[in-house]
Amino acid sequence: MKAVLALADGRVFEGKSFGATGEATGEVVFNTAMTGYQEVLTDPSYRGQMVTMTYTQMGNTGINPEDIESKQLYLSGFIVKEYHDCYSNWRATMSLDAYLKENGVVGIQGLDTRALTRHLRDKGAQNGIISTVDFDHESLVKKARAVPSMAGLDLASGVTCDKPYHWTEKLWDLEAGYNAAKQEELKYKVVAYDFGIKYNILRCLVSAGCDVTVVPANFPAEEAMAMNPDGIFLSNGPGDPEPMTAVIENIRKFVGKKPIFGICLGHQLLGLALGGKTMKLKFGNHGSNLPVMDMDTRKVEITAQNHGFSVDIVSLGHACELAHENLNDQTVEGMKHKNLPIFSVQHHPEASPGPHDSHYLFGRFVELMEKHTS
Ligand SMILES: NC(=O)CC[C@H](N)C(=O)O
Repeated sequence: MKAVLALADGRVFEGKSFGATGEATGEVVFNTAMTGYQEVLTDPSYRGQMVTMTYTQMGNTGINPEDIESKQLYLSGFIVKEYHDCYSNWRATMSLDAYLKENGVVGIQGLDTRALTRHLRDKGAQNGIISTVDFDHESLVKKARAVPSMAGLDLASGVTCDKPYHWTEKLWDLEAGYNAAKQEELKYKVVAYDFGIKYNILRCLVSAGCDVTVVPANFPAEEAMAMNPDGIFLSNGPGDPEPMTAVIENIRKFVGKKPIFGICLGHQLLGLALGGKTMKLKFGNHGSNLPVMDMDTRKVEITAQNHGFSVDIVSLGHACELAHENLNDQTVEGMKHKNLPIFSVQHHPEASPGPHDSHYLFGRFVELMEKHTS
């Protein structure tokens, strides 16, 4: 069956339908990861976006019950060059096509994703529509133009958990799979704010020795402090951090009181809570192969990233210094407070999908808590 992708600036791509049929809209971004489509599909940070993969073949390893990063799919559309229905993997239980259908995610395949990526790179990420019911280019472009811009949208409130819960699962072990940590392994009490948290962040925290309680985005700082945590963690999540004013105000209450570690949206919210500014990038960084320098050690790590917004470090000059830098576009990849036990990164040390070069950051958080626990 035919499917069409139309962008708000008038560019149209024709392809074939896979996954769910119908119409889907969102901001179209490209992801440069070669593997890990299942983690991409279930990353809550993609809410409101349609993702095109620059790697050419998708579906080859099917879908398994273990590589999910949240309880559902959040992105609104999936755009691939070549979909392969014949999957092969020892853990696979279903095809990518069936998975998208089951979860109502509209897909399109068989289009020139290289041309699409170059277009987004040159003109910037923008809204689009995939349709399997309307093939009229003009009408589709009009619909794409009517989609609200990502800038100014608070999307995290729609993906956070309803109530606090305890997380005990550790990182995947090749022989044993996923296992719960024993209570005696968990030395540091961490309250983790869920703005759309990925499971592997929670596993990394637990494997680093953290006793993790996940709380909703609007969980009052006073109640979190009453739990007497050793540290506060701020998660990744979708949308623009700027409109999340109540959350930013709440985060400010931990500053100077507890060690804080933030990832991605959590890093951006922390930047705003410390008095800085954030901005929208032209097309952002989405992939598993992005070089970053740790400014302390001058070591370069290859990182997983997924963001369209960025912290403006100049706006934070008085409080924070640049701790990590993206070597492709020189964006702020991490910051640390000059006097307080507070640091954050724009990239994803939990990977999933991606290399594990940055796992050491969870150890840094634990070291900070060790130093500052009274
Ligand atoms: N992965 C994330 O946390 C993304 C943060 C934010 N939504 C952005 O696009 O920049």
